[in-house]
Amino acid sequence: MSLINSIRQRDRVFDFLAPQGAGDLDTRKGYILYMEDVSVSFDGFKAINNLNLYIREGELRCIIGPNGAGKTTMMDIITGKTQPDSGSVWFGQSMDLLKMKEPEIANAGIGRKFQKPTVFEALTVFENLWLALGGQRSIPRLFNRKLSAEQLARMDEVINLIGLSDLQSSLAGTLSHGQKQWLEIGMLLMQNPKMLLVDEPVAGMTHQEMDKTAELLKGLAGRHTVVVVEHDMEFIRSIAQTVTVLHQGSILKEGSMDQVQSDPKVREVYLGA
Ligand SMILES: Nc1ncnc2c1ncn2[C@@H]1O[C@H](COP(=O)(O)OP(=O)(O)OP(=O)(O)O)[C@@H](O)[C@H]1O
Repeated sequence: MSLINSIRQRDRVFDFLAPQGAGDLDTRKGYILYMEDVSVSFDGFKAINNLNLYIREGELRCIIGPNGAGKTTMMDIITGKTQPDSGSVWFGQSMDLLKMKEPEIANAGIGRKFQKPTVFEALTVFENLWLALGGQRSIPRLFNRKLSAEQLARMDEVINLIGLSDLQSSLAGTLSHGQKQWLEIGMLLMQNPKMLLVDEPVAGMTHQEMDKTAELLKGLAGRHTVVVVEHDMEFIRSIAQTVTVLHQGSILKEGSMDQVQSDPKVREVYLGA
């Protein structure tokens, strides 16, 4: 029996373990994401093939794998962009992500950072974060509203976290590539997501920016669950707790960086040794 099913059945037997109401995230068993027996084909090609992936709440998980291994497709399934042909995907024990649409999944607390930064270049760092608070569709109306003390405190916390407090009045268009990436992570954090999916965060960054990004992501883990897809092995080594290697749509190996790097199959298909 699958992990999510055995947990859910046990919850039905012992009603003191009953899942919370549908809107709440139930991570009492320690897991925030369950993907079980998930498959999806595109024109007969199995991009994801019986994938089983479990992510613990608060962990920093790195996903690596060769081009075409299914990493992006896996994130598309979690965020509701792609519907799998079979399998199940649960956020906590009570939210069936396959029954939810993309915006509902985002609202439930899954934030996704795409590879390219998409900050608003003509707005300041502060305004970008303000915009990310949401609620108002039109920019003039948004900026006419006063921020509550709580919102201001949150802005302050996030600006410090992403290391841009000295640049909060600068236009986002003047930031370096790395700073734009941090700002976008900050914009996601304004929504206080429970889980962050981060796609190739250090592509195009300088070494110094990579080090700062490593510190930022390590600092987010614990309070948030962070899933990072990345090709840069030096960067992965600097942040990795558990590494999952995807290959041909399923897990080839999962473990510590040392376990993964010394695995002959991983070396053959990914590390080129
Ligand atoms: N919408 C789609 N239609 C057809 N084929 C697709 C679609 N999305 C993905 N694929 C195919 O599925 C396979 C997995 O792609 P995916 O982008 O998930 O891999 P990846 O591990 O993210 O690769 P990369 O490291 O290059 O980003 C690839 O062969 C890709 O061409």
